[in-house]
Amino acid sequence: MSLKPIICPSLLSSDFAFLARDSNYMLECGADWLHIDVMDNHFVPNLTLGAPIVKSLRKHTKGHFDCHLMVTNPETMIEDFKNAGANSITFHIEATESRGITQKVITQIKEAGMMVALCVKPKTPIEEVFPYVDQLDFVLIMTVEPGFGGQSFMKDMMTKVKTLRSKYPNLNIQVDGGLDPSTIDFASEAGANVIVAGSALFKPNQDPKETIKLFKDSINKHSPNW
Ligand SMILES: O=C(CO)[C@@H](O)[C@H](O)COP(=O)(O)O
Repeated sequence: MSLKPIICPSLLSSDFAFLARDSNYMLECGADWLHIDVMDNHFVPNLTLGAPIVKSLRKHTKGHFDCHLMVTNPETMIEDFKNAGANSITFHIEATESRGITQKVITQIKEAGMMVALCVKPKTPIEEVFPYVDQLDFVLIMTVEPGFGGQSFMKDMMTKVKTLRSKYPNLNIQVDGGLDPSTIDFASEAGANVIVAGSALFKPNQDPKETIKLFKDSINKHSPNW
């Protein structure tokens, strides 16, 4: 099975006063999903947005809402995000494994009818997700410490991507943080096909259409070798 590229602009880098405009523009430029970074100022040192804003945005765009919950208690938010129009929910294994509720949260998201993914921070071994992968729609490997856009790509995370890709040839693998035209080849060569990018797509004086095409071309070039 060949995996298709899925490009997800991170709305964290958009102008929050014009979320709907920026979201629809990215979809017009060829983006596949809209990546929504939910931060609670506890799990990560930043505060962004929650389900009420996602619900408002849903009235103005038909895009796939890929919601990345960087929060301490994801289990308390699933229902609200479902009702807000989320299509996929990604949560952090670091937030649930120590409390023994990773499986419960996966089941909760699936029963709510959304796609589900687990995310690992840079210091978390990828092996921690192995027991759950068969139930997941994708796995997100952070390529920066979660919390802020505009950080440098951590190339050493590609070992995790390669490990996951060799064990799961048909899995959608998402990477997030520092992806741009100078780093995309490292990610796609290692086996990532789902790309989150903020700064690279929202940077002024750049054509996001061209960058999205460049990302897709890179994945299509490397995926036959995975
Ligand atoms: O989740 C995060 C940061 O925690 C990311 O989604 C960033 O928003 C990506 O931004 P760039 O690194 O592409 O600027």
